[in-house]
Amino acid sequence: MLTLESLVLQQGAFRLEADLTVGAGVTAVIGPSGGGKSTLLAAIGGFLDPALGHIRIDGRDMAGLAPHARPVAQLFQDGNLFPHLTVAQNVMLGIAPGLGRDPARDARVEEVLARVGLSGLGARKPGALSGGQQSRAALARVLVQDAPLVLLDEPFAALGPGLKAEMLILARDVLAAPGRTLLMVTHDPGDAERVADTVLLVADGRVTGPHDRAALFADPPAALREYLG
Ligand SMILES: Nc1ncnc2c1ncn2[C@@H]1O[C@H](COP(=O)(O)OP(=O)(O)OP(=O)(O)O)[C@@H](O)[C@H]1O
Repeated sequence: MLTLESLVLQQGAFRLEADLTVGAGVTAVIGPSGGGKSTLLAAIGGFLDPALGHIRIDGRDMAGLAPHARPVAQLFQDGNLFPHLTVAQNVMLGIAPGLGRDPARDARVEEVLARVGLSGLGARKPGALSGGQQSRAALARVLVQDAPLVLLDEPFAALGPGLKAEMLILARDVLAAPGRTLLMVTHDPGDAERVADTVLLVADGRVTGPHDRAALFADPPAALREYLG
């Protein structure tokens, strides 16, 4: 569960306010370009300190916690796999950066690779995988972290439309876990319609929601109508 409590974020002259709680499931974050989606994710991830208010994850205040100390896993557009490491080593970084191998960790890596459809490919380097397989490996690295909050920032935008849709559904299916919140920034309302339960709308200096996805698209408020054209 993510709570944004009387939150005010400031970047230069830009100001964004939020006061809401997002529960378990997939919540899409949509809104016009420059509306503040990246600013919001940066603050939740610990890369931008709030000007006012609090960010809580499962009730715990994140104030003063560096990004690596937060119970947050993140998946960005290009997946950020290390090309000189094998797929298994890339996934291992999600569990224990800097720690060596042990049988329990190896088994856990193999288990998440199987869940994303990469059984037996752990010894390959990312360069020897297709684009879709690289996305699966990046997804495995997020999955293995077992974080209560997952931030997905346009994670599969570089893939073609069919593969993107397939990967979004895979991400939803493998990451969904009791109590886990997935926040997914997208520029494509179709992504939100495909996988999200609820929607946060980031526009006009304010984050609103969570809105029920179906109800929101059936009767969009002015800010969303403008964005959807
Ligand atoms: N470091 C900064 N200093 C000043 N203003 C900034 C900074 N970073 C972002 N902004 C401004 O904050 C506003 C929100 O930007 P942000 O990148 O969060 O929007 P966005 O919704 O993610 O946009 P997009 O969909 O285009 O990626 C914009 O007006 C942007 O110019």
